[in-house]
Amino acid sequence: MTSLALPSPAKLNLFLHITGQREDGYHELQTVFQFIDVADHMHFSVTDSDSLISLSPEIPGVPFEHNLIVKAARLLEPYRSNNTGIHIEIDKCLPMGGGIGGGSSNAATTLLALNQLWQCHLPLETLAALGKQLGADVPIFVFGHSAFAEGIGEKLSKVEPETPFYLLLKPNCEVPTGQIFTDKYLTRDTPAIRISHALKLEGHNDCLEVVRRLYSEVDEAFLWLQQFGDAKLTGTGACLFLAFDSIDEANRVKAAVPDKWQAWVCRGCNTSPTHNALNQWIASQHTEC
Ligand SMILES: C[C@@](CO)(OP(=O)(O)O)[C@H](O)COP(=O)(O)OP(=O)(O)OC[C@H]1O[C@@H](n2ccc(N)nc2=O)[C@H](O)[C@@H]1O
Ligand SMILES: Nc1ncnc2c1ncn2[C@@H]1O[C@H](COP(=O)(O)OP(=O)(O)O)[C@@H](O)[C@H]1O
Repeated sequence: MTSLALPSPAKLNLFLHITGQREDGYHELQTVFQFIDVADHMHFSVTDSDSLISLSPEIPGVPFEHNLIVKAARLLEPYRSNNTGIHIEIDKCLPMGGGIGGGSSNAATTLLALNQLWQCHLPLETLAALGKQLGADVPIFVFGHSAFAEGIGEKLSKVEPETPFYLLLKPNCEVPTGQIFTDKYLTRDTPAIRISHALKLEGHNDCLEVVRRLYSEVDEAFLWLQQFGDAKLTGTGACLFLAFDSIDEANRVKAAVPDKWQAWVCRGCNTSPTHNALNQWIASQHTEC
């Protein structure tokens, strides 16, 4: 039976400006998304079993039907052109509630994989529109390239930011996105910028001060990381990151990270590792034919 293994990477928000709020409560934002080479690993195998979708292992604290992987698979089910089921295995490495988009990435990876394995033949635009129903961050992972994002994060324009090494730091807490967006002290009126300025200006993250005030762990980790340079928050947190020109420098700071926090040294990627692996798999299928 056919199978496909794909990485499901994390993203960073290099800056995050909140420029307004829509009537439905969602916030209008401007951000630059870049992928990093820290990832969950997913394996998809086509089955002829009765149970259409199975997942192993289940993610602790995330019921099967609430799992974004299962929700993504259910969204594609009506487009199947064969009568096969799918067994999905996941090696979950990305922390949840970290602002690095692990759940959204898993959903997008599932859409991209099943589009092939179930021969749905949907274009990326349709997969992104389906994914948006699951979360504002899913379209960027379907798009697969670093992007300047507007709207609620779904209007994407390709950009090529530098690809430094990063030290990614996870304070010992999870930050629910909804809590930050409903905080009365959140700044929602940062003036909109043009895309031509997106990579030139030193952007900021409007969520940072709210998250620092609500989560003392994030505040402490931010102050610690700031000793070494321009520490930033990704998304609504909890993760923080700092860019370095050399991997040795990043590793030196990682060695000093207090044991209570998780840390990774990683590299910024302008093409998603999922898309690189998927394109290789598609090429190998053509060679076999
Ligand atoms: C703001 C970002 C930046 O990357 O934060 P992170 O989640 O990555 O930290 C994301 O766009 C988040 O995307 P995602 O995590 O998929 O959010 P969703 O599930 O769609 O929304 C969670 C909740 O956040 C609020 N929300 C989300 C996105 C947005 N542009 N405005 C909002 O007000 C809504 O209240 C929504 O109920
Ligand atoms: N496959 C999944 N992986 C991670 N989280 C998931 C998944 N499916 C559903 N969730 C839920 O989505 C929430 C947000 O997860 P995640 O996307 O990793 O964080 P963030 O949006 O902060 O980057 C989790 O707390 C969890 O309840």
